[in-house]
Amino acid sequence: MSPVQLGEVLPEADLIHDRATLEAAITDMADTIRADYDGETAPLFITVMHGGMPFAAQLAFALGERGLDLEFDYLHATRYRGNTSGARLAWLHRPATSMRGRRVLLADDILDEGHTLLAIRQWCEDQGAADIRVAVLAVKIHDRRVEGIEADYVGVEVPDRYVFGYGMDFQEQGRNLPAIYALKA
Ligand SMILES: O=P(O)(O)OC[C@H]1O[C@H](OP(=O)(O)OP(=O)(O)O)[C@H](O)[C@@H]1O
Ligand code: HPA
Repeated sequence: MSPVQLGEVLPEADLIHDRATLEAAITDMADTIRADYDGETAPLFITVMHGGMPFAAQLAFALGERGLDLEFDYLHATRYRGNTSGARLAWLHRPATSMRGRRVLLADDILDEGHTLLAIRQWCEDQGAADIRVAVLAVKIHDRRVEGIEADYVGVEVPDRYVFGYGMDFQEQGRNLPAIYALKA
């Protein structure tokens, strides 16, 4: 079966946050993060691929502008949503940089049910990170979040609908749309 094309769903989708709103949220977040981080060693800034890439890039520039240097690395963990209970995460890439004793700042696009960031956070802990903080562009509002994960820094809230754009995909399409949309309810 051929995949549904972005062009078919975008005209019917609702704009949730436009580009100006998201950019403002990211600069506000950078102000907060800058105030929280001092010390001489640059935090290890981990982009969670693929969805976190646009947000992470913008946040990194905003932090650089504010005088906070970052050491970059990335990871790719992607979640399979099956029929069985629980969530399975496939690790496609783990960071090469040692986390032992480091301050780690994770940057991802969305905190939804939280399985992904919970597993990533636990892995960073297992690697010996001294401090782990989570920055997400968006948090989805519902009561299905798993226990043990929350974001330290949140850009915007999104409704309990499937959202895409600004890194988030609709069937691997639309990640480079500079706004967040929700699929027609
Ligand atoms: O809070 P959760 O319910 O676990 O969902 C959030 C995660 O799901 C998405 O990643 P995905 O597995 O789709 O990988 P991708 O970023 O490569 O699209 C998104 O980028 C988050 O990492
Ligand atoms: O609403 C969503 N959109 C895109 N990717 C996601 N990963 C978890 N939830 C979502």
